[in-house]
Amino acid sequence: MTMGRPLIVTMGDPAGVGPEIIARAWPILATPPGPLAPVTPFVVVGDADVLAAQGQPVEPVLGPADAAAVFGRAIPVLHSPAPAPVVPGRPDPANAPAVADWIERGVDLILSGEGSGLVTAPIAKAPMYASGFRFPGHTEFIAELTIDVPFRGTRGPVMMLTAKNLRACLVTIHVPIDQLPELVTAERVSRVARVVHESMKRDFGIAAPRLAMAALNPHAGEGGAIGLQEVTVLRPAAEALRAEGLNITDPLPADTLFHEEARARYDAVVCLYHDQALIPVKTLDFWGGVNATLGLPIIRTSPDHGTGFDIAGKGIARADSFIAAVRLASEMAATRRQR
Ligand SMILES: NC(=O)C1=CN([C@@H]2O[C@H](COP(=O)(O)OP(=O)(O)OC[C@H]3O[C@@H](n4cnc5c(N)ncnc54)[C@H](O)[C@@H]3O)[C@@H](O)[C@H]2O)C=CC1
Ligand SMILES: NCC(=O)COP(=O)(O)O
Repeated sequence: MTMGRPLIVTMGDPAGVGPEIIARAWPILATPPGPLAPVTPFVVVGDADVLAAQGQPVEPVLGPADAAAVFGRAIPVLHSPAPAPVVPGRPDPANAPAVADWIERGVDLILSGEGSGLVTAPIAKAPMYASGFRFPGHTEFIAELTIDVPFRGTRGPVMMLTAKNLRACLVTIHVPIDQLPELVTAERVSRVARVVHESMKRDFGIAAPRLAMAALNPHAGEGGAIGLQEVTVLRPAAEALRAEGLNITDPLPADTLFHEEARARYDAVVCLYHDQALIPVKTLDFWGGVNATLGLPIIRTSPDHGTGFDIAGKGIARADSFIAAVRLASEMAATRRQR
């Protein structure tokens, strides 16, 4: 097993599937079957009692440095109790401040050099908002927590969803669809493309990244007949990016951008809105997709699914996406370290 700094896993909403998928993933990651390479050990930041209720051995530790020695026999936990009783499937806003604290502590442990990357189990947005959490999600919260940390390159955050050989990166994230025409600006598209280009090199080891750009309108606007953004915003942005040295396409019709042969032509695709990226990713691999945040001083990944309150506590939540998130964080951290 690889020793060194562990990954930090945050428990997410304790009433969701987070504790369950962490517990289900642990034996698979601690003792990988067949030819799979062992991953970096992880330590969980969250409520040790909630985790212990999932039926796997759990061992409180004092710090991430103790994780590697424990990981082979139990799930190492930096115990921080949820203040309100945890009932699977019933999120309680009273626990939301602790959920936010776990994320903050996770980020701190990486910034202090004790952890190598962050893997976040899902949080539910509504109970977080109800308790005063002012960020749309992890992505923006973690960006804020790392804003003063020096970072060489174009700063994100950029949300990337990945499954199989598709890496889909978002220009806008959780915004109403009727705001897209104002939000899809050349400045935003260009910044995201630069972050993705640099991250493909830094975090994925791709020396000469090939990027595709998705169009906003059907048929990429059909020369302006069904929408002008391709003519006025996207193509000029693509031309300027190419002049900077990026290998990026003009805006391409999104309906023919995600099939197998199309995907082979690029390393990452710049998508303009949430569902444009997430529908292909989740269709390609609903169980194994991963959400990663690009352009930050730390590595952060997450399963691509949410809190699954409808199934939490029933023992049926699948851990595939969480396992893929741990593996990806481990690989990204190793690639970034080598550069
Ligand atoms: N990274 C994060 O923290 C994310 C958080 N969310 C949040 O999760 C909450 C619920 O969102 P939904 O749209 O209902 O999406 P969801 O992903 O929680 O659930 C969608 C469907 O997938 C199933 N599902 C989810 N995880 C599963 C697993 N591990 N194994 C088997 N089945 C699974 C659920 O039972 C449900 O039928 C929302 O508050 C949303 O904001 C959603 C996506 C990511
Ligand atoms: N739909 C993806 C999602 O909600 C993830 O958000 P975040 O918590 O990773 O920012």
